[in-house]
Amino acid sequence: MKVAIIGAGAWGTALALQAARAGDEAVLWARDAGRAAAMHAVRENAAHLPGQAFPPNLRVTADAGAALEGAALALMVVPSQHMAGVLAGLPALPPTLIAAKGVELGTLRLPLEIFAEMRPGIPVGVLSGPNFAREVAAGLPAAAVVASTDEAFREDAAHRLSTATFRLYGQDDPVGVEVGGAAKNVIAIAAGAVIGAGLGENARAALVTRGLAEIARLAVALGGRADTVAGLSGLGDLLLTCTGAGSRNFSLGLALGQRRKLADILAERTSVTEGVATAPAMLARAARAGVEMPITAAVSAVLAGEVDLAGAMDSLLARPRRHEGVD
Ligand SMILES: NC(=O)C1=CN([C@@H]2O[C@H](COP(=O)(O)OP(=O)(O)OC[C@H]3O[C@@H](n4cnc5c(N)ncnc54)[C@H](O)[C@@H]3O)[C@@H](O)[C@H]2O)C=CC1
Ligand SMILES: O=C(CO)COP(=O)(O)O
Repeated sequence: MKVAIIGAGAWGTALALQAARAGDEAVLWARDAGRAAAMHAVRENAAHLPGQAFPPNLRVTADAGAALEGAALALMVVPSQHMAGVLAGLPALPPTLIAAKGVELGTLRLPLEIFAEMRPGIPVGVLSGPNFAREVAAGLPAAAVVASTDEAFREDAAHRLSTATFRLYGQDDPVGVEVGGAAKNVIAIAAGAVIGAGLGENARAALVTRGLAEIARLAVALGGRADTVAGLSGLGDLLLTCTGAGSRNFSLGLALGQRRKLADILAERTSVTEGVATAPAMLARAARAGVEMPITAAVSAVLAGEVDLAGAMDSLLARPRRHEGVD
């Protein structure tokens, strides 16, 4: 079977390698023809995932029609701020799994909402979990969820992409999964900042746990479930991203905590740090739903330069104490 992977960043490339490892014909679409040709010829993605050789059943193309023709499954793996733009230029899509994690600025849509509005009627789901691209590409053990309200589709997709080392669990709460995946990037920036500023491991553990509570509040308000947030796509990904030095969101927070300027940190990066755009978008989405997200608000304010790190910490610590829980 043919699987088309839309977006040739680190994660799209890792998922293409995974689809190929699972025995499918993987076709990876990159928007830049020169880059696509180079990847196809050199047999690796030197820019985003160096050192991971492509097997013969992985092709790369910049021709979206050729990538999607005859594909039984598509994976959308472009950064969430660019998803609508890329989707607008694609031909007809087969059943699709979305693997981006974020909230779109301006419209405040989650990736699945963008897809459902632009491509109504196509079976769709979300693939999300604690997965650094490099480790999945290397075939190290990992797990994630495939979430969709379409049971037949999710089970088929999870079965198709699973191997002994990449375990995909079926899940029927795509809203909870998407909220967890997007929000953990914002909490990871805060966790990095706490460590970078030398505030200690106790502070990080407290922040991550309260972060989980605010993620659960939003998930439930948007129609998802709190138990989803306690699973792989919520707690699992939060753990990875708030502790793993390989996380771009954590490392951005770490640098902010060390008093580096946001513009300087971003200028050095060629890969996406989703939490930067997602923080204000998620905060606005939460406000619309009447949900309080104090850590997300603090991250947003720091990123916007409205408050410094010390001021943000002071405002979090000054919050009234109350009952533990998500309400
Ligand atoms: N890298 C990872 O370990 C994981 C990433 N993700 C998610 O996957 C999504 C993609 O991230 P990565 O593959 O890491 O990206 P990346 O940072 O490796 O590469 C960025 C990609 O975005 C593309 N891009 C940049 N500007 C664009 C534009 N204007 N229009 C269309 N495409 C554009 C680039 O060509 C490149 O393919 C993100 O939502 C990320 O949160 C999810 C799980 C793991
Ligand atoms: O989503 C990820 C891991 O699950 C990747 O995290 P970063 O974008 O912070 O590197």
